[in-house]
Amino acid sequence: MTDTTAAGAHAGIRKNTGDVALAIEGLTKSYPAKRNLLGRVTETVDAVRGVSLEVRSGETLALVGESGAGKSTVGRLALRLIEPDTGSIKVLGDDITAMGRSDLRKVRGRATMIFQDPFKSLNPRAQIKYSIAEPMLSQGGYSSSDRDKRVAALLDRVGLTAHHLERFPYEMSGGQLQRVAIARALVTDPEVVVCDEPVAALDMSIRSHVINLLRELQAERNLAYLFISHDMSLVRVIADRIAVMKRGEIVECDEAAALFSDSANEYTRTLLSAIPAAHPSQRTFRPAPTSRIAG
Ligand SMILES: Nc1ncnc2c1ncn2[C@@H]1O[C@H](COP(=O)(O)OP(=O)(O)OP(=O)(O)O)[C@@H](O)[C@H]1O
Repeated sequence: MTDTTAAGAHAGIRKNTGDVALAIEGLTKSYPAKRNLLGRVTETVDAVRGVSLEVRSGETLALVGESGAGKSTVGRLALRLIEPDTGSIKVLGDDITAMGRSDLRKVRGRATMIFQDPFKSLNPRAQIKYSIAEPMLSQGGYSSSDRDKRVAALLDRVGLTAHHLERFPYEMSGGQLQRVAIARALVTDPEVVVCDEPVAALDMSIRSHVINLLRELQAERNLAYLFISHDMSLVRVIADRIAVMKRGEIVECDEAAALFSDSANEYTRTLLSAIPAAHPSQRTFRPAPTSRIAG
């Protein structure tokens, strides 16, 4: 399927969406909310309630909703970073719901995650070259020269240079670090990437460059993105389809263009009405012409 959305047309990126890369069905997850003096759970919060979604190769499915709706929990469940109470998860056709640890580790090379805050997601004590290479070490099967080549190639692709290899996170800006996190997420050639608010922690001025980078990489590698965001103006630019979450459930899932033009769902319309007006608000997301600014 070729992308015909305004978002796809904007940067001249044409997409070929293909097979289902990520499929989750009937996922539920509750967390302990209160414990008694003996440490027993006396109250739980139903963070995710019967969520089913599919993301195809090459497409971006945005998962939106207000704070606390359960978006991040779904993202983590999708890669089994946390365990579901019920439901099933398939990555590239493989059912990973009950998969053992060593098989799951292999899956983690094919399905990865980019977190909101690179200052928290990257090891503060590791040089950048180790942070990027680490997923290859944990996967195994890469020679030392192969690892070096891949780190160098990805560093260049995300707009950084060999000068950054020996730096530590505290020596870099948030935008540069998120580029490092992207390089790290892609170094094992995954096909599925869960992006959890990947630009929300960055300065407004560099968000669009990082978003463009993500879009270019998706087109080059036919990546399936589950893109978690609460920013509807950003979602308008990046999403092919949108799933709307409210209190743990999906209340609507549709093509982005259809959802923006005439959603009948009251909650979706409330989210859309929160998009700042076009006029000169710094808060409205605008795509940048290129990703090649190492912000
Ligand atoms: N580790 C946890 N322990 C207990 N409750 C949690 C935990 N993680 C999330 N929750 C609760 O689960 C619900 C869903 O949280 P989640 O972070 O998935 O929502 P979200 O839509 O991603 O919100 P935000 O946009 O604010 O990150 C919330 O009520 C939250 O307080």
